[in-house]
Amino acid sequence: MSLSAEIFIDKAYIDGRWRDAERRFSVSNPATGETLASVPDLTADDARDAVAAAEAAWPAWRRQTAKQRAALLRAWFDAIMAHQESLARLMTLEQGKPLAESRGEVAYGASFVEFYAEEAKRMAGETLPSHGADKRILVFREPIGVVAAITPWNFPLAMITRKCAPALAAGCPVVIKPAEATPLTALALARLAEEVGFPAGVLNVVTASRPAEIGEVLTTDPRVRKVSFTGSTRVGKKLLAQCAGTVKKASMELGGNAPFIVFDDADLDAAVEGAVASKYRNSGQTCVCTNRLLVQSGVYDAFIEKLAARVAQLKVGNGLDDGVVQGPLINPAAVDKVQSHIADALEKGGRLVCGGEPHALGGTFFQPTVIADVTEAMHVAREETFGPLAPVFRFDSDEQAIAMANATEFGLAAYFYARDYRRIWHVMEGLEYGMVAVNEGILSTELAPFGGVKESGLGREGSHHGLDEFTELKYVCVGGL
Ligand SMILES: NC(=O)C1=CN([C@@H]2O[C@H](COP(=O)(O)OP(=O)(O)OC[C@H]3O[C@@H](n4cnc5c(N)ncnc54)[C@H](O)[C@@H]3O)[C@@H](O)[C@H]2O)C=CC1
Ligand SMILES: O=C(O)[C@H](O)CS(=O)(=O)O
Repeated sequence: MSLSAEIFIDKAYIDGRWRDAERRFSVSNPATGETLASVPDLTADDARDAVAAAEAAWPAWRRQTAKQRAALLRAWFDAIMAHQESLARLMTLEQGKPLAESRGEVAYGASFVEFYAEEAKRMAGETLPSHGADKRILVFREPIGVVAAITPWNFPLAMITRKCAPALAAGCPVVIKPAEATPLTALALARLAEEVGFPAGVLNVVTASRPAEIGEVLTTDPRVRKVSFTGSTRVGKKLLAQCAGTVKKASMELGGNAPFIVFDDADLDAAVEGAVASKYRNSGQTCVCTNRLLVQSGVYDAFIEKLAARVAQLKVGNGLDDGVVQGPLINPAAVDKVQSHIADALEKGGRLVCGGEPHALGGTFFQPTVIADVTEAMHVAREETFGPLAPVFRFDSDEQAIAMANATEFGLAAYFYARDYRRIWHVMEGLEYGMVAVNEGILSTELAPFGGVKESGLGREGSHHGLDEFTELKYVCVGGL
């Protein structure tokens, strides 16, 4: 079967069957506003059907050997990569990111499937020194059970595979609720999973325009034992509270407020490249995007000049067009947030260096923007912009930079550029973040534990740590020996 970006899958996927519904909702292309397709607008009852299907599929799925689960995951990886171009085009159509970024996301998302196909065979238990000659201690690692995955629109494929691959590898069935803005990529993934032979009920996709109704089921149904969420901290807190009633294990990948610190001994050209990569990836719509640039006084003007020259080269347009590196924002509300942050900063003394306005293309296209002389009195100091705005703060001492960087309730990703090794160790250890990049602007890989501290979330995704999120330990004490 070949997946074509022009042939959209327009049914949800529950218990190995494609499900339609009378009520449907439309999916549009953020670059043009055109309607791409419509998908079923499922209800709480449909969500309960998906949970029931997952629970029914679980015993057989967990009885499969690790090698059998690994083989299916590997086949899914191969299918995803075989359809990289179709999936990338589909993603650009429904989310807006440039085609090159979409291709990159397909490979990034597939890398989690490949990695956990391998990790499945390493889900080991252990024996421990016992507390008596007549006793033995056994520790088993077991699949936690039915997993609910609620995923965002900004990485329509990778955020699904980053959750489902370890869950499936561990022996757990999954119910996916993708973002209402980007369900088509999720359904294409389900089609490929069906194609390679995942058993009915092991992977389910519930499409809905009213997420709260579906979320209520997924966070309160006792048959669901794990909720894995990526999205806003606001929604994450709500879901976490809803999980409390049945004491569900929860992973939360939430919002960020990433500092990007440039010290006076940094390689400024490398720092500019890193800042552009970190700030403007997906038009600034990632949770690990730089949200604040902190630049030491001695290099402040030089850095601003270099950054502005580089930002001016960024081509804005439809992600399907050659050379475009900045697509549209996901919706008008995203544009409003960027504009409110710009207006507030300029009103409070910020200096517009470049951009600052909606793009001449109209719609939700926005000019990549740099504002200098930004201070902690401005909203951008505390709020995640989630758009192509680079606010540049100034600092003098290393201690001041660390304090400014940590002055937030978030703690997901932080970046800094420096060359003195004592400074690097001092700053790396002083930053209160789940992830720190030193002289790098992009840190995401399936090989490392991705996640935040404070109000940026709970748990880790990727690396062998990512498998732990979907397993429980069972301690067995064997006595009378
Ligand atoms: N940490 C991360 O990776 C991400 C963070 N964000 C943050 O979220 C903000 C808004 O982006 P959105 O995609 O709108 O995030 P969101 O948090 O509103 O939505 C994320 C997912 O949660 C679902 N959802 C929303 N309300 C829900 C509810 N009451 N019950 C169950 N599910 C619910 C949505 O349908 C979507 O699937 C961004 O401005 C950014 O701050 C967004 C995407 C990724
Ligand atoms: O949700 C996001 O923004 C992603 O987690 C960022 S990344 O992992 O693709 O870098």
